[in-house]
Amino acid sequence: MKSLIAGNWKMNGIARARSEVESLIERFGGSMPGDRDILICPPVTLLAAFAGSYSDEGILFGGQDCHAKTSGAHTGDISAEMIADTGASHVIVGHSERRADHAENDQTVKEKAEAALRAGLTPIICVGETREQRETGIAQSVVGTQLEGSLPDAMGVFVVAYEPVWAIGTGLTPTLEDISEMHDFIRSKTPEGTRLLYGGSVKPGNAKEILGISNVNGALVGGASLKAEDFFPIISAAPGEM
Ligand SMILES: O=C(CO)COP(=O)(O)O
Repeated sequence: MKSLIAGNWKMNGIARARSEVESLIERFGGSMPGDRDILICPPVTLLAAFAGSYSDEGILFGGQDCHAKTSGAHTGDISAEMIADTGASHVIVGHSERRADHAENDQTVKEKAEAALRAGLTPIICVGETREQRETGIAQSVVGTQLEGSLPDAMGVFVVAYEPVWAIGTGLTPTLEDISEMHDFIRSKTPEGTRLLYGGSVKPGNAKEILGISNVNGALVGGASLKAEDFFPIISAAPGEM
């Protein structure tokens, strides 16, 4: 299995962020290493331009969210088909920021994941517990419920990202043992061959040890994916073919 290192730019990046993508490609000597998958999920305003410009260099592009329906009266929303139409290959669904800001629940996330698969995209389905849930010892049962409710019915290949809500943008990370335990648990609940990403305060300084955990097949990186100087060492820390 190839590792997948994905950058979620969230609501960051305007046209000049293009130079960060170019700088990343330059750091890899003009094209990305073929033994791992590198994905950038920029804001949708940049998605078509990026997917059209840099696919030859071996970077994959994806959306950060999609609507569950194909088309219709949904002002401001973007369908999975529209994302696929840009040349993107992936779409993140169920990020905790969307679960919180837009009251998305497991059912919504499942519908979005299924819409992504129908459009030919690989959904990256996010799950993760809050700090309180971890402290009260229910992290695994929370994630188990999210998986049960959010994973698509057998329709195709998807990716799961374990992102503890309390680790996102805080500089805090679970212990390596906790990550390992959760990933083993998620592995037991997902089809064979599903890639499992860890996300939450992945940085150049901790990437190697996190990416070295068995059943961690890559990372979903927020803040540290915005600058090529940070994203490059994270990608470099990923093992090649596993
Ligand atoms: O939410 C994340 C990626 O989707 C993680 O964000 P940070 O890497 O900034 O903690």
